[in-house]
Amino acid sequence: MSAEPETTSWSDRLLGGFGKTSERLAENLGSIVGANRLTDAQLDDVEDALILSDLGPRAAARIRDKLKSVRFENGVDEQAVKEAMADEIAAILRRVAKPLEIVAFPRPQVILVIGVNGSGKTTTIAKLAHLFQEQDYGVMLAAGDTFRAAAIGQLKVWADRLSIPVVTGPEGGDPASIVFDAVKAATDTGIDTLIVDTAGRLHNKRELMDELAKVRRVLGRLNPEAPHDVVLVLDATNGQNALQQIEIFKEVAGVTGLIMTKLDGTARGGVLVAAAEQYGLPIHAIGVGEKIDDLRPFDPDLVARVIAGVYR
Ligand SMILES: Nc1nc2c(ncn2[C@@H]2O[C@H](COP(=O)(O)OP(=O)(O)OP(=O)(O)O)[C@@H](O)[C@H]2O)c(=O)[nH]1
Repeated sequence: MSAEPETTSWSDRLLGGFGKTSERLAENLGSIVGANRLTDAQLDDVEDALILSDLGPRAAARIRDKLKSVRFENGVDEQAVKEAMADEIAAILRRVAKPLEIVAFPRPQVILVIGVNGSGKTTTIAKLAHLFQEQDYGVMLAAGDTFRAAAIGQLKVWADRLSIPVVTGPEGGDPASIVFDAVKAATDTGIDTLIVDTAGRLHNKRELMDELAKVRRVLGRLNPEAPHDVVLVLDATNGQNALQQIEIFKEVAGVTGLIMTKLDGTARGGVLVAAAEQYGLPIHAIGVGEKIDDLRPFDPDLVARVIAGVYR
C-alpha cells in the first residue's frame, strides 16, 4: 500500500486533465430521467452527446446499443446513465490498455517513437525514459530526428536532466547511422532499452517512409527483432485529426502502439475512446501534463470513470 499517495495524486491529475472532457459530455447529455429503461429518444441523446464529446460514431453506436438493454433498477437518472456509460467506455478501453514492457531478449529493446512535430514526442520520450528508470531499467536515447537542430538539443537537455546517455549526430545527419551507433553502444553497455526519436515530417510522406525504412533496415542488420515497438505519439487536442494521423502513420511506419498526450486542458479527451474503438491498437500510456511524471500507463477503468464524470 506504499504506492497509495502517488496513485491518489495521479488520479487527481487525471481528474483535472479529463475535467473538460467530462464537463463537455455532461453538458451534452443534459438531464435524463425516466423509468427503468432509456427511451429511443434518450438513447439518441446519449449517442449524440458521445459523438459531440469526440468519442467517435463507432464507439457512440456501440455504447448506445449496450445501454439499450440496461435495466436501471432505481430508475433512470443522470448519475445512473453516466455509471452505465462508464462501464461501456471501460469495456472499450480495457481491450487496448497495454503498458509498454521491456521484454526483448537479447537486449536492448528498441522503441521507435514517431509522431508529427509538436505532438509532444520529445517530452514523451523523456517521460517514458523516466518511467523505465523508475523500474530500474537502463535507458539510452537516440536523436534520430536530425531534421531540426532544436529537436536534437531538446533531447540532450532531457537526457542530461535524467542522467542517461544519448547518441546524437549533426543536424541534417543520417538518422540510420545514428541509430546504428546507438544500438551498438546500447548493446555494448548492456542497456535494457533504447528509445529513438524520429522526424515527424508528415507533409513529405515519401521522404519519411524512406527514412524510416532505412532505419529499420539498419536495425534489422544488428537485431532482426528491432524495432520491437513503433510507438505513435498523438496530441489529444487535435481531436479527430489525431485519428487521421493514426491512419497515415500505420501505413508509413507500421505502428505497434499509441501514446496520447495533452489530455489535460482539452475537452477532446474522448478521442482516446474513438482511437481505441476504431483501430484497436494497444494504448501504452497517456500524458496529462508537461512534467516528467505526467505520463503513466493508463488504467482503463479509472479513465472511463473520469471521462464519464462518475469518479468519486
Ligand atoms: N499540457 C501538456 N503539454 C504537453 C504534454 N506533452 C508535451 N507537452 C508540451 O507540448 C509541447 C511540444 O512537445 P515536444 O515534446 O517538444 O513535441 P515534439 O513532438 O517533440 O515536437 P517538436 O520538438 O516540435 O518536434 C511542449 O511545450 C511540451 O511541454 C502533455 O501531456 N500536456
